[in-house]
Amino acid sequence: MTTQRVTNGHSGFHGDTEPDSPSTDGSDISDTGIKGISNGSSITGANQRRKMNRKKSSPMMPAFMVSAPGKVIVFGEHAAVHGKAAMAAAISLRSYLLVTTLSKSKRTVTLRFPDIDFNHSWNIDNLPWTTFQQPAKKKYYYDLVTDLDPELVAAIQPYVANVSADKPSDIRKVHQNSAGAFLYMFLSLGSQSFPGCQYTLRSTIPIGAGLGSSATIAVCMSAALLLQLRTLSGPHPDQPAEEARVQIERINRWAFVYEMFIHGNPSGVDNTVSAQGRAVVFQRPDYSKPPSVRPLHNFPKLPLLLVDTKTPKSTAHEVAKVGRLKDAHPKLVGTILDAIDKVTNTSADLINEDNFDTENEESLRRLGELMTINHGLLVSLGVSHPRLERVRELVDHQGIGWTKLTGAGGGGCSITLLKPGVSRDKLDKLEEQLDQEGYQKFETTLGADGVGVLWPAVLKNGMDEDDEGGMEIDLDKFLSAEGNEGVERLVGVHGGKGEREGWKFWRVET
Ligand SMILES: Nc1ncnc2c1ncn2[C@@H]1O[C@H](COP(=O)(O)OP(=O)(O)O)[C@@H](O)[C@H]1O
Ligand SMILES: C[C@@](O)(CCOP(=O)(O)O)CC(=O)O
Repeated sequence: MTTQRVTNGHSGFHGDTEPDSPSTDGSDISDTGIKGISNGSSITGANQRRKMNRKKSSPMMPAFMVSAPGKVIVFGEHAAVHGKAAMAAAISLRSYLLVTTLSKSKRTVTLRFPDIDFNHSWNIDNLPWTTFQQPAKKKYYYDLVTDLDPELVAAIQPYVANVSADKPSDIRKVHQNSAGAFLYMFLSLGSQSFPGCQYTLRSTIPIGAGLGSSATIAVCMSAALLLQLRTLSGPHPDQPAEEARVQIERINRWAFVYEMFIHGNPSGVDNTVSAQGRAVVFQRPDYSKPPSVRPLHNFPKLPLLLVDTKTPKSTAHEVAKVGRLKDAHPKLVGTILDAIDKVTNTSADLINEDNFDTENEESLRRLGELMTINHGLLVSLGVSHPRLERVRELVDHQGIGWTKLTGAGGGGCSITLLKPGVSRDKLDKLEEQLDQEGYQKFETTLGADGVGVLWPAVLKNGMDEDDEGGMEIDLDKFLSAEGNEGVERLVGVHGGKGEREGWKFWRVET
């Protein structure tokens, strides 16, 4: 494909236009305020020439936010890494990223992740732009990148090596991974004329619990950078579904790059469902091509109990473990992965049946049995954990429902599909027992919105300040919001009281 480069003239940093694609110039973004401002005043003669020769002014972007949901994998984790189908649904827990553009004289880019006590700045002009801009290396916002380039990874090492040097090695590693993932994406998409800015992230998703926390950051970062480069159109309420899908796919492509840095070998299911929202059947049989993503319209409101073992795990570690088992027993493990694929597809068919009904015992029983089978297959891959097995034991013993691990396993979370008509008394007992044993229960709904944008970072909350244009979310307010509740009250997509005015989403359903 030929590429044509354009400078947008607004802020001095460029977008790269893909000529044969629809709506790539950002012109549709006007109703989010992202489009550049023209002053419309009339000027004549020499005055006009002088004005024309002068570099266009660079209005500073307002602070804006992006947000992306966590997910549960209902069926097919691990198998997804090996090209099999997985079913996943977005949850109401989310990450929120505040993007603040600095004044022109400030040439730094800062990552501020208070949840993991990480804060680091780089001088934009010192970064290895020339390596990333070489014609053979240069990537564009619409490119599909399926491997990290070792030369580019090596080029950012010096900028990662000094990150959190004073921190213990396990924490330093997490910080350096975040730094590396960000720099790789920033240098691939941006250019040296990028404005100084700060990316501040807060999340309501437990970290490393199998709910896709890293993917939400990947999606937020990708959406933020692509918006700053004016390469996305929308989101706006009247946007055609197909156009929205294209924007989501672009965000998702770069989110995958970020995930590759954090995980090593991700399937892409987490970032895909986080970007798109709702529920999907995902499959990536060929890594050199985009995955197949089948939205599950009308995903049922399943009565699910989500339990966090509070045992941290590493996705990279669990994925590598399954990879080694497959290398050692290719046929056997291949058969297990095929069986998981069958379970996922059977479940998708079941859910799509006209008479599937979440109030109906038979419907839930069939789905629940598929969950039990999937869990058993994951156990045989070696990715369960005694704390996960304990949840299963307690639920099975009380006859409350069907349980499987969700996400990478090795700790993290389980999901239990509750049997219809289970008494409140039984449920209370189970919850009390889990509580005593140090588990945490999560209330969340499945099928949440995907990536969302609040542009500018101003909310209307039905309070007095709405009369003066709403409440601006500044950095101090964002940083000092207390806990998950504070963050959700301040910026929450739903704010506990239905949809907030201001947040917009790319929606793929018609
Ligand atoms: N709130 C957060 N702030 C910053 N980084 C985060 C946050 N949540 C997750 N991460 C990143 O994601 C990694 C955890 O990802 P992973 O092991 O895949 O767990 P999960 O199952 O939650 O996705 C962390 O090590 C960190 O790099
Ligand atoms: C195990 C896996 O299938 C899902 C990982 O989920 P999580 O990182 O535990 O949220 C890995 C992947 O698909 O990339």
